[in-house]
Amino acid sequence: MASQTSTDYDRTKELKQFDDTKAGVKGLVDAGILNIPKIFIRPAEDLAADELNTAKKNIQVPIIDLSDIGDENRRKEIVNQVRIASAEWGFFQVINHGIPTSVLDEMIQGIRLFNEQDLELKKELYSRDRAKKVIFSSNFDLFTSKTADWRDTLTLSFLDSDPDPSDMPPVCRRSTMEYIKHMKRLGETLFELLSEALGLPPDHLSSIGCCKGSSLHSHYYPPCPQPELTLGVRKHADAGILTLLLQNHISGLQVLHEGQWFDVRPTRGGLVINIGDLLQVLSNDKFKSVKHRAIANCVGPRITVPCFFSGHATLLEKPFGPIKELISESNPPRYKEFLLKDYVAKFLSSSLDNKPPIDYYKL
Ligand SMILES: O=C(O)CCC(=O)C(=O)O
Ligand SMILES: [Fe+2]
Repeated sequence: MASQTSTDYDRTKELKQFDDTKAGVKGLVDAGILNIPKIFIRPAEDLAADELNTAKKNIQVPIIDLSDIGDENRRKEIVNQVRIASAEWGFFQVINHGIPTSVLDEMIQGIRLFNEQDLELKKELYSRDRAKKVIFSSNFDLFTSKTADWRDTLTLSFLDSDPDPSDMPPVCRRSTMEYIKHMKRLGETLFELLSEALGLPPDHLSSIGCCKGSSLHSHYYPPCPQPELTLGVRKHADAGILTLLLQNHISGLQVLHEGQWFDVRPTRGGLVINIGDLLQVLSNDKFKSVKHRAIANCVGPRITVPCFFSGHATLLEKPFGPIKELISESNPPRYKEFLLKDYVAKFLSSSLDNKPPIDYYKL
């Protein structure tokens, strides 16, 4: 099945050749390419649209200081900031969240070492088999997307069971184990704050399984010789419940806010938090899941580590929809109920370019 976008170019063949190298985007850079392969080049109309929509540099997504969260008045203030940021931006950064900066730095360093180790060791993990707990790959939707993204990813999908350290690549084993411990703890705190921000008891979101189903995706964005022609990751909204993202010192993440792209510049020791599509559904659109992307850079590597919370496995078989306590005559449901397993199947069979799965359930 050839899917040619022009007569002189067999895209499927080029994608396969790239995938067969098992060396990812970094492999291209290491080979010294000066022109990026066509599979990464965005359509001319997308490039032209971007010219008209450059990110404003003077406004930032809200930065929320979590210090003294145990103090009653401070907590009210923090919950209010979380409510406003989740409703208006769908994104915020947290600082003083209790995770030592050394843990964040070591996580980034571990991912750098993983990507920069001997290629033969990385190749052993290169796979598109989603049933595996640990996989290294470039572009999870490589064969279904219109344009490939300029990044490679190490995915760990076993965070709910206590991960077996021996499953993890040795170069980032210790740092990742430590980081996961902290993600679970911070996830619980954030779900408490988000529950309170929705006017619910603090344990509401955790009690329905939101704090589970986590996975860690460590992205490595190599320096790109023609960054203006491609993206680190295309425009998308996160399909899960909540994302906690660590980024190194190199900017790239942009958020679409009021029709404009805004940079989410890294804050030393900070983490970026964003509402996913499923939390938008649970909140009946009170919280927004917002489109974002990462631009490519000529400097690098840019390294980021999103931890996605996607819900407990038991949720898969149960009806999923807006939280009943938030629904009233004046606030009717904006989504019909659906089975999370159908939603997940839709997500896995599509690409970031397609209609997002929540759009099928909008009323
Ligand atoms: O790396 C980034 O800055 C964004 C990553 C992202 O949006 C994602 O993996 O969903
Ligand atoms: Fe994302």
